Amino acid sequence: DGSSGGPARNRNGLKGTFLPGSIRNPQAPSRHLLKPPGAVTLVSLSTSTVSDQAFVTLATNDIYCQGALVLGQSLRNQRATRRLVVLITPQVSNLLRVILSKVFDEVIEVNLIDSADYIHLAFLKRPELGVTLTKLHCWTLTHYSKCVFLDADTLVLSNIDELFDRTEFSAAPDPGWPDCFNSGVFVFQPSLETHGLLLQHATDHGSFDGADQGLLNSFFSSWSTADIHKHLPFIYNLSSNTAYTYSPAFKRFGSSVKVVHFLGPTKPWNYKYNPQTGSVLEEGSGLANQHQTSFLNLWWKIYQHSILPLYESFQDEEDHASPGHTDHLSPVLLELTFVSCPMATSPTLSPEEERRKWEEGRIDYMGKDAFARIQEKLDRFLQ
Ligand SMILES: O=c1ccn([C@@H]2O[C@H](COP(=O)(O)OP(=O)(O)O[C@H]3O[C@H](CO)[C@@H](O)[C@H](O)[C@H]3O)[C@@H](O)[C@H]2O)c(=O)[nH]1
Ligand SMILES: [Mn+2]
Repeated sequence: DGSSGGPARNRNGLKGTFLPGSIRNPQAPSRHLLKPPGAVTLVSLSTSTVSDQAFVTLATNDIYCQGALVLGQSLRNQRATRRLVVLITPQVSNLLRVILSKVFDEVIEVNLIDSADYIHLAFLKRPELGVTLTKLHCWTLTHYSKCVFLDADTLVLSNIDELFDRTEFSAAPDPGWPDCFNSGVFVFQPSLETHGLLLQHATDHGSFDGADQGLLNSFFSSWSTADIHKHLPFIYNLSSNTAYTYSPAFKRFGSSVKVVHFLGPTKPWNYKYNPQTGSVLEEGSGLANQHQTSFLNLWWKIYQHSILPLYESFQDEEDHASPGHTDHLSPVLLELTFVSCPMATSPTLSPEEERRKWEEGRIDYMGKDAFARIQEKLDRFLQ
């Protein structure tokens, strides 16, 4: 239990900001276990899991939550035997917290603003590293002995439990600069000491790419030379859009790919998808190659068959709930659900403009984004 001397256990599954008292005293108990609004009581979804190891992802907004949901579901489909954890920030809506809790064992809110002083300081000095510092929060999950981090824009195609045989810090080469690792998939060992050192590094040196990958590469700088076991094979982090740059290799090894990573500016949820054909639409999206297309189609298949129904069943529950029961869930949150649906796009705005508008919270609640309109489109989509 939480009194066993270690850092706070995240018993209620939420607000697990495992804050140390200071860097020098990393074993201090948590001083921050408030239940946030909309906290979800979680049930453990897995029975035969190794409970002290976890797959971890991160979603700082409702859009990236769509990716996290598909990733979590893909891990379940491949019978992952470790716990599934998603780190979220306060921006994530109550609705998405509930939906996430249907796929993940733990939904843990982390908040830079009211974090321990040294995090706060690093944040203030380097505000541009916001999302980066949030990713580093995964080292605070000290109720796990070892974890595998996966970006929310990754998709697991076969069981990857063997990654837990690796040690910190293991990652696959970055396709753009193979002497650097890509920070979308990595094996790490939670430790408040390491976390503190990483933040210190961020404060002192920043990041050469302004984000976590640059920071982690300069922190774990011996990765490319010290120990070949820490080089994960490329099949654990295949960037979907570079599969074709060395197509003979893809022909030879592509079928053994285990994790696809949709890195870059265009994510699967930015594409339009036709559920009748089971294929993303190519118009204007600049699709590069057929491998990429088939990975995108796999992503959407999971989204359509396993994630959308979670929203529907949630709405059914809402319909039967007694009045007042769902006070904390405004209709706005229901609308937000469908932001990444292919049909919720405006005829006048480009997908990029549309997305930016949503992400900035500029939502046309009374007009084209009204829930009734989206529901109408959804009905057509599901007919
Ligand atoms: O607004 C955001 C942005 C990112 N993330 C999370 O951070 C991850 C990294 O961002 P992503 O958009 O996936 O970046 P990539 O396109 O993959 O670009 C590369 O560069 C990033 C910054 O260095 C690294 O984090 C990635 O691992 C690396 O592949 C995402 O998957 C999410 O888990 C959010 O939750 N919200
Ligand atoms: Mn990514």
